[in-house]
Amino acid sequence: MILLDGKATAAAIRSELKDKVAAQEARGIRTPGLAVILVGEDPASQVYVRNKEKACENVGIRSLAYRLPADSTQDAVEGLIRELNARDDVDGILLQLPLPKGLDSQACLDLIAPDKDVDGFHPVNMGRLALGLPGFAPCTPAGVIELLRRHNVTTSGKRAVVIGRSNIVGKPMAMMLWGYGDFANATVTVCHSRTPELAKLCAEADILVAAIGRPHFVTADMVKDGAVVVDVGINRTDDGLVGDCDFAAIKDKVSAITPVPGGVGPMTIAMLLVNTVKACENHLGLAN
Ligand SMILES: NC(=O)C1=CN([C@@H]2O[C@H](COP(=O)(O)OP(=O)(O)OC[C@H]3O[C@@H](n4cnc5c(N)ncnc54)[C@H](OP(=O)(O)O)[C@@H]3O)[C@@H](O)[C@H]2O)C=CC1
Ligand SMILES: Nc1nc(=O)c2c([nH]1)NC[C@@H]1CN(c3ccc(C(=O)N[C@@H](CCC(=O)O)C(=O)O)cc3)C=[N+]21
Ligand SMILES: [Mg+2]
Repeated sequence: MILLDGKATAAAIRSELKDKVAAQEARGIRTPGLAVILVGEDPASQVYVRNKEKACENVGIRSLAYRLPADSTQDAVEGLIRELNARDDVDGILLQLPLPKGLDSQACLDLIAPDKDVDGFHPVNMGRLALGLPGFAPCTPAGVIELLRRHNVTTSGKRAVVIGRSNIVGKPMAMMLWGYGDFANATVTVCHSRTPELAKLCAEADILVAAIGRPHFVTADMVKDGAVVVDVGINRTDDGLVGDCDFAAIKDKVSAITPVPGGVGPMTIAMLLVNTVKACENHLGLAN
């Protein structure tokens, strides 16, 4: 069994980016800048935003954090996004989700300039992904693809099953697995809460991606012998942080599996940094 080590892979990506940013800086090219907007005091979101700031610092990306009160108005959040859109020193804008109740996330995401949308959530970037055009791809599914690629897991011609159809994980994950280009080319089934015989479909998967948000959802009977299992889930339980898969029960059946923590999570942040460096190169007219 191969452990798909997202922590180590993310560290390798950060190290590559650090060298790239340092080399650009040595040539007098300005460093990339990422603005992160956090509205409210959700504890999990605060941890993520702090981790993103640390990761930026580690790579040499300037990070600007904007912490707004939970009772911020829609106009206040939109005003900040407009301001950041107009700034030349801001290459990427990340609006930490979910927003507090009463705020319209989609309206805010729609306002982020697509060339600064390093999360890949803007309709233009989602549309470009769907059409197989270059753009920013959402960080979590992009991180999954990169993790598979760097472990030489082949997807071409394989049966992939994605559990979950959210706009930030399941839906773009499916698009990337069926793919265009030199990777992907899997045959993809997407399951959700109204899928009949979900367990049976999963048991036919060569590659199984779990993005549900329920601990121990994926049990041994749902996993084919020798399958590759990617666990996107992040669930805080009394036993600590766990994924969506019953890791202990399936680890001996699989050919490869991601741990939680230390799997997809760190890759998500690494891809955010990749996208931010790419946004900066685009803004400066450098080839990438
Ligand atoms: N590691 C990382 O970097 C990241 C991890 N996450 C984690 O991934 C998980 C999924 O996140 P996200 O996609 O945002 O979650 P959502 O809650 O937006 O989506 C969950 C999906 O799972 C489906 N689902 C829920 N219950 C069932 C069920 N009983 N049977 C079948 N399908 C079900 C839902 O179906 P339906 O559409 O029918 O409601 C929905 O499509 C969470 O644990 C989240 O914390 C998220 C982002 C990044
Ligand atoms: N605009 C926006 N973009 C996002 O990408 C986004 C978001 N909003 N809202 C929340 C989700 C969730 N998400 C995670 C990122 C990293 C880890 C991560 O690094 N997890 C560590 C553990 C960290 C811990 O201990 O909490 C790991 O799995 O090893 C987890 C989850 C990004 N999201
Ligand atoms: Mg993401």
